[in-house]
Amino acid sequence: MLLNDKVAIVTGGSRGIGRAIAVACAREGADVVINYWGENDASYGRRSAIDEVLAQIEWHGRRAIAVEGNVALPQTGIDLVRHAVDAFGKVDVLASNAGICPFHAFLDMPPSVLERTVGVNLNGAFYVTQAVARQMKEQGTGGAIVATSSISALVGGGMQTHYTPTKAGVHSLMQSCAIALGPYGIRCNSVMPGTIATDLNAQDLADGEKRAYFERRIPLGRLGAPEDVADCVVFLASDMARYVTGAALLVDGGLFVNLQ
Ligand SMILES: NC(=O)C1=CN([C@@H]2O[C@H](COP(=O)(O)OP(=O)(O)OC[C@H]3O[C@@H](n4cnc5c(N)ncnc54)[C@H](OP(=O)(O)O)[C@@H]3O)[C@@H](O)[C@H]2O)C=CC1
Ligand SMILES: C[C@H](O)[C@@H]1OC(=O)[C@H](O)[C@@H]1O
Repeated sequence: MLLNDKVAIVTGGSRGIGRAIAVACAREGADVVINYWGENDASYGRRSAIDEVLAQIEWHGRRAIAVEGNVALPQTGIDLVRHAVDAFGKVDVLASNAGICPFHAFLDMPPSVLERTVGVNLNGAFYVTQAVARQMKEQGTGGAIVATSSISALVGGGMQTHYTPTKAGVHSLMQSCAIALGPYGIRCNSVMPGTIATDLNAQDLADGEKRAYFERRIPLGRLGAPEDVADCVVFLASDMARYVTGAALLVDGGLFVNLQ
């Protein structure tokens, strides 16, 4: 197993890519702290969704706790670390994954949409990474941080002018943290998913033509599944990637390179 007896924190672990990361970490032997943000609690039975993730982790024979909190707030990272240490004694792995993408046109973008997106995606990644890195430094046994950036760090989107810069920022954050934290044996990398079918883009991809267009553009012929990304996060978090830091791994079925 690739993460035997490690302790992993996964932000945005209730759904989509984060949920798959949490379960894959458990499958590979880690105890897991999942973070989520209960903003829309009533609308789709979040608590039962979280109970399901916890049950899946426990099915793999590992321990799990769920911690609610908005990653955009500096205190959330600190709380996550405290809960992880109280429950499992340490933190070895961070998957900084929580993110939002409220599609919106550029010219009439309200400042509140920009600020919320930057707050969750970029500031949130910074605060959680900082809190976890402080704990890892204190432990003195190194660690691995893997952030969910995006193919959108490299290419644009007309309805994502507030979002794509946050994903470029997350990639850049991991590069700089690789330098800042390398001396403590803490590796920092990012994954860059392409188009992965989750709640984040369900509405966008409900347009059959758009979905078919993406499927045609992807050389491997299908949209990504959360598990496609999760297995790459596990790899980067594991000792298999012990000499990899400051790197970004595209997980996009070949979408990025498919110019014509
Ligand atoms: N889907 C895709 O095609 C791609 C996604 N990504 C990135 O992957 C990451 C995960 O996206 P995906 O799984 O698709 O999205 P989902 O919408 O399926 O899941 C988002 C997760 O983030 C959590 N979250 C949202 N806001 C906050 C917050 N303020 N604080 C803490 N947690 C929060 C949600 O919690 P809750 O359930 O409580 O709302 C949920 O667990 C994002 O960073 C996204 O940018 C990158 C490239 C492609
Ligand atoms: C939400 C989008 O479909 C998705 O988010 C990303 O980061 C990808 O680049 C896709 O645009």
